[in-house]
Amino acid sequence: MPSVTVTVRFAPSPTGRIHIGNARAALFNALFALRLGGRFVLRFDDTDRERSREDLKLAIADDLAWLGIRPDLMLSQSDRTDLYDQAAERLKAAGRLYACYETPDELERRRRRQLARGLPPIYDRAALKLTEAEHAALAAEGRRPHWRFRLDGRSVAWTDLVRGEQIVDTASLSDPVLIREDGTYLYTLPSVVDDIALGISHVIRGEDHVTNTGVQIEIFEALGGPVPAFGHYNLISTVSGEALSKRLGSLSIGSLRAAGYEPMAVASLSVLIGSAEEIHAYRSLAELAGHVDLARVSMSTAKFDPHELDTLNARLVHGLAFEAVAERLADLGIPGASGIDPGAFWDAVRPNLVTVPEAAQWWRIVVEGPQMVPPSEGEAGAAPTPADTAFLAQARAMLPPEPWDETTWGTWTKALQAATGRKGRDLFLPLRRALTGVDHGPELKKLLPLIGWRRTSARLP
Ligand SMILES: Nc1ncnc2c1ncn2[C@@H]1O[C@H](COP(=O)(O)OP(=O)(O)OP(=O)(O)O)[C@@H](O)[C@H]1O
Repeated sequence: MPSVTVTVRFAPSPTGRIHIGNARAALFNALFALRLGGRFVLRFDDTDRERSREDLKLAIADDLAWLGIRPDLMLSQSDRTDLYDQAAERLKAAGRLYACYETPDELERRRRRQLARGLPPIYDRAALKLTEAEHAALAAEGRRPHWRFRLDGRSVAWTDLVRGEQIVDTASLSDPVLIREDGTYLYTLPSVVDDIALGISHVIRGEDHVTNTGVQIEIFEALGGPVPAFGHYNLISTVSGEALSKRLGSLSIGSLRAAGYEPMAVASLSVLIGSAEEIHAYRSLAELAGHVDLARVSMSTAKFDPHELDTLNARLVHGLAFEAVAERLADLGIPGASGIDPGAFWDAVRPNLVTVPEAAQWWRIVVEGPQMVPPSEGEAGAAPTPADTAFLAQARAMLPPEPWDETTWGTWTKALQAATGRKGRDLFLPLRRALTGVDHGPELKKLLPLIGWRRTSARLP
């Protein structure tokens, strides 16, 4: 038996930056191709000329690259109109595409009449009954037709990769408009024509397309193309259940990038939520691909919780070696001309970070001292009590001489404990507040050698 070459596609409209839901679509396809050695096509669905933008195509490709997705082929539907014209002519010749002249107002009036009579509000195919002479008269009036696909009106069935057996009864649907009055194509026909031309073997997309698939299968068959396999996964909503929209910019990949999240935390969460898989931040798409199974995707909406992203991101960041972040730290000005070992700094602060850019806050604390804006909520800020001030002055007097290392903090605080009788919180908290300005943070035994004698001494009264 000849083996089917796996070819999948992600087909966004370039009308906004992609969001976490679009990333789910792109990733399900890319991971499917990765697992089966297939090809991934990025196809811009830009038949709506008014709203599509060239710069957004570049931004989408860039966001995908950030997620680790590099398409094998990239194309735009606006460059392929000839193919759609040819397909439309074939459908017209076969009597499957017919001209209609109703205005939106007329259609709305008919729809209301049908509803009032308790009938389903589907297009009544009045245009199919127009005679040649009536067509000619309408054309003579200067009316331009839109074109509808004549559905078979049958049960279209497929075995969905996610949802199992699916049936769409096309008798319950209006014949879809494929071509607008101005001659431009709606999404439906170009999508099928391209899927055939590009040899798309599997169409993996959101469940918002299930009904559409019933219609498109009829078009695949009318054009004599092979019908691909389909998988419709559940959509992502915000945690409060709101739908996402590219045009509104909600949860965009661009904003998550700018906030400093790791691509693999974003990628892992966007495909693992709303499925039976355990949620875990994998370190590469190849690794993630082994843990994504369309058959285990759930049927209910997947809620995207930013706290969950923080948890996954923090886990990844805590495991990042200095070499993996050196360039990003350099972009944050670390180590600059400070003379501080950036590797030792990274080692000290990474267990306390949710994102890599948060390292900059600790850097400022190490180099410049307590900041006006503390790095996390609910911090001290209050001036030390007179007793604490006296204790801190004594601490300054007892600072061990340099060189300092990770044992210095222990030596210093033990000596202070013996001299003052302070222990635990009373001993450590005034020191931490004086040196960093906050109550929590990286281990002081690691921070102290980075801060160094001169800066430490200057922060004590
Ligand atoms: N919330 C979502 N969750 C998962 N997948 C989604 C979500 N929204 C869209 N998709 C998928 O993203 C792919 C690209 O779709 P499309 O470009 O139409 O995105 P969109 O966000 O719905 O667009 P727009 O907001 O511009 O109307 C489709 O496969 C679609 O099913």
